[in-house]
Amino acid sequence: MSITQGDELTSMRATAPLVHCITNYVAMNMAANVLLAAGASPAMLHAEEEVAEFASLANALTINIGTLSAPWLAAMKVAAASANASAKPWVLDPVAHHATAFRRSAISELLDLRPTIIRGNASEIITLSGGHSASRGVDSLDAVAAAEDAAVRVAKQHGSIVAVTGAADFVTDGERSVRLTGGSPLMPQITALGCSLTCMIGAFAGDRPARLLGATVTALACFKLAGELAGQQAAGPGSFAWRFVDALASIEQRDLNAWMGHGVVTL
Ligand SMILES: Nc1ncnc2c1ncn2[C@@H]1O[C@H](COP(=O)(O)OP(=O)(O)O)[C@@H](O)[C@H]1O
Ligand SMILES: Cc1ncsc1CCOP(=O)(O)O
Ligand SMILES: [Mg+2]
Repeated sequence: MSITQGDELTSMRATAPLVHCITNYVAMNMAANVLLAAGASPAMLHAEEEVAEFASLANALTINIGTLSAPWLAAMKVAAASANASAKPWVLDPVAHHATAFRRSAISELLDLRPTIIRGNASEIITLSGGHSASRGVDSLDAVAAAEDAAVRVAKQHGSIVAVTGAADFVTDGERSVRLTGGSPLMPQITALGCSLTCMIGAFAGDRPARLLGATVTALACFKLAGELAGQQAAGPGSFAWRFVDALASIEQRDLNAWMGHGVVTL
């Protein structure tokens, strides 16, 4: 019998994978709450003195360059090398990597360390593939549909799974691809949701390191479904944020499997 996204959610909750998150100051709190609500165990650590040790004992590592500085970049490289040495999956979130020379150089060094999975918005993935975007900061100005070819190229070039998120999501390992629709228009109205999703991908990848495409789809599906549930009740972005965390905690195996029936297209 094939493993469903609902099975993966149940398995992840049973394991409560330890996810080492090197994420930005904006996202730390939201991402930790998202992981706890979903059933994982987050740890936000970024000191160069300890990241190698911690990355080797965690189930997965996530690296996000949102509030980058030189000491953080040094720690990120040490952590990624440690994850690689201990065969742990690591997820890269290239927040606004196209915005400045410092970020462009940093992302190139991190890509050289071969991330297992890359998750970004459409503008970030288009520019990772060498394309042009009008985006100047952390928010996307491009449609995911315009980033699909770029995602396939980036996946093949770096040997990574690539997830592009937005109104519709697109995930590819360079050969197989999946599109997910749904969610809520309120999702891009609150900060750090994309960053939190990157950490959530780490939770599922850490639980199922041999099924990375499926793990990535499960994380994205949980977000789309939780976004729909929260969006039905929310009065605006503020109440959407806490309702989203509640919704993630409320999703059960059968809810996710039912949602997969209408929110997902396999290409
Ligand atoms: N307009 C939208 N409609 C529905 N879901 C959305 C929309 N924009 C973003 N999302 C969802 O919000 C989450 C964060 O994605 P995104 O906004 O692309 O990340 P980032 O914050 O890195 O730009 C994903 O689950 C994505 O599917
Ligand atoms: C606003 C901001 N500035 C630097 S990092 C950051 C958070 C970006 O979060 P997300 O990409 O998930 O919206
Ligand atoms: Mg982002």
